[in-house]
Parts: sequence; structure tokens; C-alpha cells
Amino acid sequence: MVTASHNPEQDNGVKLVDPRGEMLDTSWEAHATVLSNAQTTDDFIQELQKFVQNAKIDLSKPSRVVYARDTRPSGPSLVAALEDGIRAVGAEGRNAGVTTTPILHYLVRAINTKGTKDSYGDDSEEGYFTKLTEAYRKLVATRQTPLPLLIDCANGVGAPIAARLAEYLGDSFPLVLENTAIDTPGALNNSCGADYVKTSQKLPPSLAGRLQPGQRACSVDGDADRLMYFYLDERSQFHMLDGDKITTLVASFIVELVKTSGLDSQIKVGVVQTAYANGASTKYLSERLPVKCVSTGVKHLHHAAENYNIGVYFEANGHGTVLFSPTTQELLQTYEPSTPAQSTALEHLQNLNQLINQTVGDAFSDMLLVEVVLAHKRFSGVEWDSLYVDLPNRLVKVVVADRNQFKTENAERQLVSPLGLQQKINDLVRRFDGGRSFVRPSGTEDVVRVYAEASIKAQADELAFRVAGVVYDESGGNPATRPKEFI
Ligand SMILES: CC(=O)N[C@H]1[C@@H](OP(=O)(O)O)O[C@H](CO)[C@@H](O)[C@@H]1O
Ligand SMILES: [Mg+2]
Repeated sequence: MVTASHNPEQDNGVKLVDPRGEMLDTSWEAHATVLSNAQTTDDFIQELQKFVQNAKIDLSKPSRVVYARDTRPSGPSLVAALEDGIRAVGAEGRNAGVTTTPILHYLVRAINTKGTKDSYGDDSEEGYFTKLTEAYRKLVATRQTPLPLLIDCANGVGAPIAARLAEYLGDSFPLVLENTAIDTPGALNNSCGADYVKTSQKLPPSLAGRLQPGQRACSVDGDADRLMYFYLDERSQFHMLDGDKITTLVASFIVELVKTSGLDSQIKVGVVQTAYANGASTKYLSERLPVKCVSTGVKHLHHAAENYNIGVYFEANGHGTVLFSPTTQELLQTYEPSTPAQSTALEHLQNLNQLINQTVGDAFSDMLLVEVVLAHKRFSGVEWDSLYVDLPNRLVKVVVADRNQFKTENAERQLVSPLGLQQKINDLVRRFDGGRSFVRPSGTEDVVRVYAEASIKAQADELAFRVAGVVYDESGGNPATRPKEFI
């Protein structure tokens, strides 16, 4: 998948999908690193040959690469280069065109399960839309048609895909598409989209006046694998419903269905979060079901969620999905309910299993999932938001000389290096009511991230900037260039 996701338009990159339609196995990342670091074509060919040999790849076997891109202007030339590569190694290519990352994941799984008992659906975009919208219709059959949902498409590939989804949904669910300017240079992810909403905790300026108080809205990112919900209250105050709020809503609903269906002794539902999950969400969830905290990065969450019968995972930034284990999927097919209530709950679970794109986080599949739960619970954004109150929080980036000197343990919640720094953070945290803070090196940017929470906003900000200051000073930051907001 040629995309740089939520990042600025001028960036680009690739996401690799494995043959099951899931994220590339971590053990293969090292190969990708070696190949992308090759300096010349000759070096590249040499590394490729070594890789073929070491991984014992039989080149005489047929192979196929399915690829797609987002709407970035650099996409076509990168796809052309990819096609040259596919031709050079004698593989067959299948161009899935301009589409979302989750649709590409869907296609790969659909192609590789075609004609088997695990068939994931027809291997086409039509197959994807049909699968999702049929399941959605069944799940909301007896419910009222919701008010139109405003979707901020981040001026990216979410726009044409949401337009097609709207056609499949028809009158059953009206969508209003905003930020659909895919041909406007520089517009992609610019002051809009899921990452903007999460990091600035604000309404995208382009939506001012477009959203009525009480109306629900959501933002997707540049490749439509992240989803953030929000609404304005009657005082036009902005309220954000992030990945943690989605987890809470969805996990509670699934737990209820499992219980009503009579399967609660056989199906255990669990949640996976990272240290960035709001402390209030972790508290709320832990009082109700098993919650595991893992390192940042979707691959870690996905992997941990596979250990539950039904695993719900979302990063706070809105990337996530729900996984039904193979035995759970089988159980849903063979279980004999004994009451009408059990039977209805079972049908809902079966339809959720179809509605949810389980290969990877999928903004549109997740959006339909959220809407199903809200319809069943007769919740507006306000009621959903009131399940728990977010602790005020602040995320700060610190530029350091060498972020590799920062090493963590305990799912990244504690620093073990630089030595002594964690103690200093602990001393600061202790001074703040409801305080929590952790520091980790980013895996995607050359920075160290500081996260802080406290019971009031000013305190969360102060704690974050104090910790950032300590991190900066302790890692040899130049006093002359010390950011002035650091305390
Ligand atoms: C705090 C934060 O949002 N971190 C993001 C960010 O990772 P970093 O390792 O923090 O740079 O990008 C990842 C990939 O998109 C995403 O999985 C993760 O949640
Ligand atoms: Mg993305």
C-alpha cells in the first residue's frame, strides 16, 4: 500500500500486507529495512538475492502482488516503480487502484481465502461494500434511521470511498461528506482528518458552521484506517470521542450480546490498549473486563487481541478493530440458542463478525460498528461521551540528540535508560493530583514523546512541560535552543 497515512501530503511510504491480509510479520521488517537502505541498484539486487536465499524463496513458484495507493501526488510514480519491480522478478501484479489501506487488506484476505470455508468475501471493492453494508442493514433493521453523519474525509482517499459507501447504504444511513478536495494541492490531512482532531483536540476549522449542535461527526485519516468521532454540545463546545471511547462503547456492547446469547461461559471478551489510553478509560474498562496494556504500534495490539476469544483493541488515536478467534467464529455457527432472546443476540454477533474488518483497523467498518451500537443503545454522542470523563492530558515532542538512548520496559510505561531519569519523572508525577506521565522514543519520528495526565487541564500541561524539560536537560539538550514552553 503506497501511503503515508495521516502524515503531510509531501510524505509518502509503504505499508506491507501479509498473505493473510494482516500486517507484515515483525520478523520480516528487518528484510524490508535492508532492502530500503540499499544505496545502488547493484546493492539492491545483491541484497535481494541474499534475501531469496536466506528465506528459501522458490522463485519458480507463481507469485502475485496486490497493490494500491492513496491520493498523494507522488503515488503514481511510486506505483510505476513498484510495477517495474514486480515485472523484474516475474511476479504477477494486481492493481487495486486508488483505495483505502483497509480495503487492500480486505482484498488480500479475500483473494487468498477464495473458495475455502474461510472465504472472507468477494475479492473486489463491490464485495467489500456489499459485505459491510449487508451486515449493517441486518444489525439496524428494527432501528430508526440515524440523523445524517458528517464525515471529514481529510481531503484524501476516504472521500471517493465514503461516496461509494453512501451509495450502498442509500436511505438506511445518510452521510454528509466534507473535506473531499482530493485534487487541491496541499489539502491532504491539512488542518483536518483524524490525526488533526486527536492531536489538537479541536474541530477542524473547515467544519466550522457545518456541524449542528448535537449532530455526530467523524474524521478519518489519509488512508482511512483511523477514526475519530466528535460533536458540539448546545453551547457549541467541542467534544472528542477517541479510540478509547470507541473501545468502551464497542466492548460493552459485545459483552452484553455474549451474555444475552448464553455464550458467556465459552466466549471471553478482552481489551487491549497502550499506555496512551486515557487513564479514565482504563479504569472504567478494568472494572468490567480483562484489559491488557502493550507497546505502541498496531501490530502489538493486534497480536495481543488474538489471545482473547473476542479481542477489542484501539489505539487512542482511533486505529483499531475487533478480532473474533477462529474457535469463536465456529461456535457462532454451531451454537443452538434456546430462547428467542438468545437467538437474536447470536444473530447480532454473527452479523458483527461480518461487519468488522478483522484484518486491520478500518475507519469505515469501525464507523458502521459505532453507529450500530449507538442505534441499539439509543445513544446520542452525549450519552456515549458520558460513560466516563476523560482525564485532561497532553502530548509533547522533545527533540534530542539520540533518541536511541531512551529504553523502556513495562509496555513502555517506564524508562530504564537514561539511568535515573525515571526517578525524576516519578518525583514530578507525585506532585500532581491524578498525575501520570511516561516517556518513550517514537518509532516513526526522530523525537522522544512525553505524555502526561492530571485531574485538571492546566496541571496536565504543566506536568508534561516539566517532564519535557527534564528529558531535554538530562539528554544534553542545548540550553540556547531549549523550547520556551518547557518548565
Ligand atoms: C502517540 C502516538 O499516537 N503514536 C503513534 C505513532 O507512533 P510513534 O512510535 O509514537 O511515533 O505512529 C504509529 C503509526 O501510525 C501509531 O501506531 C502510534 O500510535
Ligand atoms: Mg492511517
